[in-house]
Amino acid sequence: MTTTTTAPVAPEPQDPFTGGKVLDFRPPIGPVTEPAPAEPGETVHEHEETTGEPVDLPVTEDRSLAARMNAARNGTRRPVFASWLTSSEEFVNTAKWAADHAAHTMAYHAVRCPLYAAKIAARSPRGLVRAVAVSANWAMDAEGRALRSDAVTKGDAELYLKLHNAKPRGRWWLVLLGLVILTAGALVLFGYAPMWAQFLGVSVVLGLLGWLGGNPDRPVVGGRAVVTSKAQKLTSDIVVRALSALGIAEVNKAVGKGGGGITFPSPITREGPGWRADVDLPYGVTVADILARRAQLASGLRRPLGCVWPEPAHDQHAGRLVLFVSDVDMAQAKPKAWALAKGGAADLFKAVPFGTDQRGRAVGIDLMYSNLLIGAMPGAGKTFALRVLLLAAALDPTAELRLFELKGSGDLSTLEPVAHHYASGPDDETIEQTVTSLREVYKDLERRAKTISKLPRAQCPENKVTPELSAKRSLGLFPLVVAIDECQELFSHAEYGKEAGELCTAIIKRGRALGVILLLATQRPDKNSLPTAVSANVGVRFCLRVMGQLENDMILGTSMYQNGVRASTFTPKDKGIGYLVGASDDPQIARSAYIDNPAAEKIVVRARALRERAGTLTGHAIGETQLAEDAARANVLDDVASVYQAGEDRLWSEVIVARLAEQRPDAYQGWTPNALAAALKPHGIAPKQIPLRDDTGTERNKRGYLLAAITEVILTTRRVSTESDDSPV
Ligand SMILES: Nc1ncnc2c1ncn2[C@@H]1O[C@H](COP(=O)(O)OP(=O)(O)OP(=O)(O)O)[C@@H](O)[C@H]1O
Repeated sequence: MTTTTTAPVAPEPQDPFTGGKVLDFRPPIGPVTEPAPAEPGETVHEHEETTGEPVDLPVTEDRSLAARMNAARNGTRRPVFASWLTSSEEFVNTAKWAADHAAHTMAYHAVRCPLYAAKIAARSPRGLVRAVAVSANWAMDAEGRALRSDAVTKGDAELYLKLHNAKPRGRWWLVLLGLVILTAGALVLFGYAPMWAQFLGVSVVLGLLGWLGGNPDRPVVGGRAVVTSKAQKLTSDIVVRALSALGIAEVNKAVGKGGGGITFPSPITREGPGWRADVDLPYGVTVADILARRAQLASGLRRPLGCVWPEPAHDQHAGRLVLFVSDVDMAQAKPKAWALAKGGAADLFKAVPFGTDQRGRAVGIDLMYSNLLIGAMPGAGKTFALRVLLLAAALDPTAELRLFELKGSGDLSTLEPVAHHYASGPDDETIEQTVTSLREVYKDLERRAKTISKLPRAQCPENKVTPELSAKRSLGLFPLVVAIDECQELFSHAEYGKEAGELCTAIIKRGRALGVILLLATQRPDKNSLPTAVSANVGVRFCLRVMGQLENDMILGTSMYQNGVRASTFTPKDKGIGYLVGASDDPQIARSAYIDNPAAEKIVVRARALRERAGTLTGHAIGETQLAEDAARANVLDDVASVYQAGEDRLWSEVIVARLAEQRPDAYQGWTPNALAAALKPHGIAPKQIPLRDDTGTERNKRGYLLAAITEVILTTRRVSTESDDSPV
């Protein structure tokens, strides 16, 4: 029989700096396997005889200088100064907090001063009685009385005499002197001293007597100005307990009898507003397994779900878990102020501030060369998150904003003063305006691509917009931000949905390098409301609370749910909190900055001022409400009529748009039959099924227009305008 021996548990080490215990760090934590009792008659061998070479050579620690230097070279250097001392932002925040804390504490106690004074005054009679009693006992040497009576009881005359002679004398005289001085002082105070001195004197005496009459169990200052809730310290035992409760067979094996235990590659430390534990999971267990059981882990740790944030370690093996347990639930933690809330401008070529992560660290998003999809259940915080990014874009005066909010609640209306295009509403007209703007953007992609292709290689080495090119307004390569809130209304629209999907897909695919940024927010991420081509090509995704796997993966990408990135674990109170994917190498937890309407209005005032100074206020912001394409639409009837050749009285839509694009590519490049239908609709012309022969001579039925229908409207319009010109003013 073989016995397993375990290393004795080392005494807890002491931290030389804090003098306290070094945080729990005793790898590996596993079972202590007791030697199995020997059966009667059985021999216990300390070491089994083995033959051949051992597979694992004994590990002896190399303590040579070279080895230690090598280990130090590969180690991680801890910062010399605390981060709040090296970061001016953190220093200012900490200083502000300290000043605010002191001011609050003073104000709290200042308001309660009369109550404290009344309590002290009420205790002063008891204090007076105690003062008299203490003085009398002292004068009579009360402590010696017990010894003297003891000597009398024992009949020890010698001891009694000794004690009697040692009795202090003249104490009554001192008490009397004190009384005389006090009386004289009182007479002087009330006879000659000014009012304030009398008040001060009485306060001091009452204060002293109140203090003497106090009860240590009932202090005068009853409550604290700031109530702190101290979270339980995270220890390796707690982590192991929680991991063992997850029902993962490999973990149970590791922590069970004979298992290898769970190891902690570095000590559990305080990090920001919580505890951080780095854990090496047992072989075969991945961080994704833990992420998928976040709720159970929180239960095992006995912490609220919003405090427990497991995540993979960067650049490490798949079993290295970084567990962050915050003191306060992320949803209840006081939100940090947005970096651009009070001042400053943004540059869309750099990451713009978005919010904070679970450790309170700033989270930024690079919008340039990317696109963003935000998705969640209604009321989870999509619009707020979108608005934060739009406010940042507004603070970059070079960026043009086209904003469409298809719910009609006016959630983005605060941004109207800086928007080039703006429309809000749940109606067909708003959808049409959105599509019209998207068509313009689509056409602009062509122009941008041509501009870039004509530039010398030295100016544009990567064939994409650079900050320098964007700054040259004449090139028209400035950042163009298109935001569509509640985009499910657009993509599921019976008439424009398909075209909108195609336009957005093209903008996402080609616009990235050309300085066009598309931001979409949706509360219905299914394949009818969000084209798969759009969801598959978006670069950055922010998913707040969703119901299940389908919605989660539609927004965050395929297999995210399976990998443990589950926005369905958020609760209704987790407003503004979501998984952010694509903004950094790994999925992040982020809470968008909280900017309400009044705060947003102030920021927009600043943004507008920046744009006025830069001369970049255009479109809706300066009262030009009609889209450029609306103007082009006035001529569309003439243009369509002109593509019918001699002898043709009907044409399919696809032929009309192809000929229009050929005749006037500047106005009609990229038009689809749907776009044509949308342009003709305001004139009361709808497409019809037109039977015609195709190139092969086969007769087919397709959507198109009769020339007579077009010319009739042209003639009617002309007649009406001539009549109105002739009418007397
Ligand atoms: N970062 C945040 N921090 C705290 N509260 C937030 C945050 N973001 C949003 N909220 C709260 O959540 C509420 C809903 O936000 P929002 O209107 O953005 O939701 P939504 O998902 O767009 O809803 P809907 O789909 O109905 O438009 C807001 O009124 C706000 O109080």
